Amino acid sequence: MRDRGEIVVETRGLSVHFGGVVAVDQVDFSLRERELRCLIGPNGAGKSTFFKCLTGQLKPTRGDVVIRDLNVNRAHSHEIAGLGVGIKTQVPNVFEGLTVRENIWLSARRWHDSRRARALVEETIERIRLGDIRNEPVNELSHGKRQWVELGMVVAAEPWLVLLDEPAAGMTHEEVELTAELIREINETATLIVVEHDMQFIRMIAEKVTVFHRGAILIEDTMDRVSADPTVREVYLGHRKQ
Ligand SMILES: Nc1ncnc2c1ncn2[C@@H]1O[C@H](COP(=O)(O)OP(=O)(O)OP(=O)(O)O)[C@@H](O)[C@H]1O
Repeated sequence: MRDRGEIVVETRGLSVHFGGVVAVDQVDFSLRERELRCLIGPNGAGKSTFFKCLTGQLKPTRGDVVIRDLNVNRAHSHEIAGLGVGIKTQVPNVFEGLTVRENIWLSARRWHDSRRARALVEETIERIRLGDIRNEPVNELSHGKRQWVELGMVVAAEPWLVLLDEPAAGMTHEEVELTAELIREINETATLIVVEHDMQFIRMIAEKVTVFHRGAILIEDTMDRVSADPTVREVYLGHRKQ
């Protein structure tokens, strides 16, 4: 693993309750600059709820979310994006009737003047390998390609921190491989948090993995150590039997 910088994302005693359900239970989490961290765990473990607190989609019941020394507990998603954070949620965020290029342009132009945005669109199309489909309307694309357009929209804003919720969901094996490659490339310039179910995909990208179970962090370690851990195996296998 490469040398790590300062802590850029931190949660302290973070809890989210939905009525009687404790979805996130007093989580202390920290992420250093230039890390690529995967959040995994069985269904209902609390990953998405935790992720939504980082992106401003949900407000914590208790505790704090700190991004680069700024408490963002009460911040909305657009305010968090304004800090230079690129967010891809599970809900699609593309403009269906517009082309790939137009979608990426809108994202780039949101944060940059038109000259810089034009350059960023070209860079992004090349970086995310969207050249062949640049003029196609997004609503005519396969599911996998649409996910890449969304990744392009995130990258076009030049974020220093990228938060991705299930970027490989519903993709073919080949698409998953390319997505892993893209994510590793994005990590050359940005810090990442990736929530994902697909273990094969996680193996392709993961350095350090945080495993959630029942709203809390069960273990945090390299993918090799995590997959060999008997408790983690039990949690996953036990879950699959249900
Ligand atoms: N809006 C909500 N209202 C009530 N309960 C919720 C809500 N969102 C999540 N939960 C509950 O909180 C717990 C954690 O859910 P969460 O979606 O965060 O888990 P997850 O690890 O992301 O699961 P998955 O992998 O299935 O997406 C679950 O028990 C879930 O049913």
